[in-house]
Amino acid sequence: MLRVGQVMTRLSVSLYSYHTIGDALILMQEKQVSGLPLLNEQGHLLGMVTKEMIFEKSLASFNPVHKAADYLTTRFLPLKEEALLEEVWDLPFDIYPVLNNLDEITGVVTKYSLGRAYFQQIELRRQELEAVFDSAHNGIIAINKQGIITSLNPAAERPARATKEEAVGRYLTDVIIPSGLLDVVRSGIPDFGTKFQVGRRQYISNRTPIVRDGEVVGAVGVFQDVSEIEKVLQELRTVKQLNEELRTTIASSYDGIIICDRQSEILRCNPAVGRILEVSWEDLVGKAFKELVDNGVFRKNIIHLVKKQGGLVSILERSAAEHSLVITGNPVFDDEGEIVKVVINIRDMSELVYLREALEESKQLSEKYQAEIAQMKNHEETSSNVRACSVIMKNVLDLAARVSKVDTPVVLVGEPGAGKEEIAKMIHFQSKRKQGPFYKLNCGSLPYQLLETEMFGQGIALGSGIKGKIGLLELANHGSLYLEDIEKIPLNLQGRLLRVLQDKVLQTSDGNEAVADLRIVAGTHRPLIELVEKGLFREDLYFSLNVVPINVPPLRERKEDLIPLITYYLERNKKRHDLEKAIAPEGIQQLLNYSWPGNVREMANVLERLVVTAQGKTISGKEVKTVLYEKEKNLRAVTVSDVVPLKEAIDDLEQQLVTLAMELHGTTVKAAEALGVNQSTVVRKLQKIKDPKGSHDAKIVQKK
Ligand SMILES: Nc1ncnc2c1ncn2[C@@H]1O[C@H](COP(=O)(O)OP(=O)(O)OP(=O)(O)O)[C@@H](O)[C@H]1O
Repeated sequence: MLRVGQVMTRLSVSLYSYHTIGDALILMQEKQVSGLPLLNEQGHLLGMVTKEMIFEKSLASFNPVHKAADYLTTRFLPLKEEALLEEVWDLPFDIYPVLNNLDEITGVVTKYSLGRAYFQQIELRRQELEAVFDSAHNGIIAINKQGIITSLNPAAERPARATKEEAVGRYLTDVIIPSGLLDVVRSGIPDFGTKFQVGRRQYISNRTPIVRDGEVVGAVGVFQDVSEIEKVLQELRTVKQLNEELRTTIASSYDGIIICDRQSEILRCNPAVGRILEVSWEDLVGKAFKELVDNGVFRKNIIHLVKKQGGLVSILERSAAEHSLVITGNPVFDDEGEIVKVVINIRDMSELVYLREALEESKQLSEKYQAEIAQMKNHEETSSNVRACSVIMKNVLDLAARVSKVDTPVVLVGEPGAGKEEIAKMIHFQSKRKQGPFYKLNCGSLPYQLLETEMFGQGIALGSGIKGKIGLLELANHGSLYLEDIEKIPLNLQGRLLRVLQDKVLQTSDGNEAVADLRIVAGTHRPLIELVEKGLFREDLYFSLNVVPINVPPLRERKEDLIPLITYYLERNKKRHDLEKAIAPEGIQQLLNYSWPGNVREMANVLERLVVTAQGKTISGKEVKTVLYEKEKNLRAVTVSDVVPLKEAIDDLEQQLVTLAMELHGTTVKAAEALGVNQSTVVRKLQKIKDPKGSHDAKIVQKK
């Protein structure tokens, strides 16, 4: 800001009463001023003697010896050196004496000098402002009262999509879409922080009215391109969210995670660390990782290993808490390739190993069940092959034949392998249902839920259009279902089965209901009444099923059947293996003398082995004896070294035999064959080996 002192002509002379007008003119000429102050003897300013005044008065008469005081004008205004030009430049006099702070005359200044200096000052400021205006990063646009653009800086050209030359002089909305500046002109109310968008760029604007003499004469808008800021903000939000996600992930990780800085100080760790290492994980933050090693929590310092190897390191550890751990140290590098952090992952393998074993076990079990179920499904039979000529068996078959003509449930009671299933098939194929399917389900071979699904299916909500799993009751509809080992059906399912028998209604897999039109034939090793008495079998189901009980006698009680059965199985196996074989009379005798504890199943097995293994065309008595008593011989080979309770010894031996058979033959089907027992028996025994307390029932379907 210019002051008068910077513009004035500094003087060392003033006029006094003794100066003539001639002196005055000479002094003015010398000092190049158009007026001089006149002081009294005390040095007080009396007024100004100016060329103009001299000229005015000289028009009448002029004499250079006249006193300058005669030309004195006392209409003057002294200015202070400190006065600002903008305050004095348009005062009414042509020349002003100038005083310093001590009120001493220090010079004179003309109105012209003041005006010119002031103008130059204004011009300079204008140029400065224009430079600022043009170089401002923010866009600036000004309009007048009529909405015509009066100024626009280069930064505003981009959103205006017009150059300054194109935009200035045009109506605002012809150039730029947002019309907020017009509102400010109309209302006179400033508007701050409003966001607007031009194309893909985001702007934030401050709009202010230009007020002159209390009247709004225009408005100026300053707007900033915040697209980059918005982008950064968005990135910041994303980073914050990622950070939050990461924090949650680390916190909820089942593996322990420890993050250390380059000095091996623990920066962060998660609750799993506490669980696995059995330490207070919150207290670890801020501590040196080394402390964990020093305190015996870890045996090795993985951070040392990571730093030594300069890369990822995995080690196996056994923690102080006796957990088997896999510890992985993962370095984090900075731009210079220096390790700045180490992320340590701690996986508790003890649990994993346990879980993997459990999973493997249940996978195997599930596969086994699936295979058994598949076998069972394939067991839709087409005929029956009952061979019998004994009176006792003929009576049984007679009874079965009669029963087949009526549609009642039948219960077949008999030892394993005696032929119950064969008779069940016979009943089916002699009944009016023979065109329908015959299915069998072993009630003792599956866990509860699987058994329920296999038996009753898995219905789907009506109208869903999706088909559920078809149960055997539905599959066997219009045919027969043989429920083997019915005594093992769980009580809950007994209730469901009873409802089907009584109501004759089936829930079908498509969510509908169908009339249950099938015959249930049940097989059991023990008379059901015994179970009813013990409360293990529902009495009502017993009465519903046990309409016609048929006892299938063991083979040892019907010796007359031996010959036809031996003949049948000899012929069948000859054909099957394409071998010409006969049995020597001594061999036949051996077979007749044998007690057949495994009944017809055992016989079928023995005959097949004889046909396949006999040396010559005639199966000798010795060969028969070997096959029949091989097991017995093996048993005798068992060394008894101590006297133990018989039950214990039997259990132990049984366990060894089943395990050996499984090892040798691999599947329960083949093991059962080798042991000469029903497959479900093998499964039961295996289950007992695995779970000696007997929390499970036998769970495998019998394979014939
Ligand atoms: N009278 C028979 N004539 C021919 N083969 C028979 C006869 N009885 C049983 N079998 C055969 O003996 C084997 C065992 O028979 P089946 O499965 O019917 O016995 P089961 O009493 O049902 O045994 P489990 O109670 O152990 O299931 C089958 O291969 C069957 O074909």
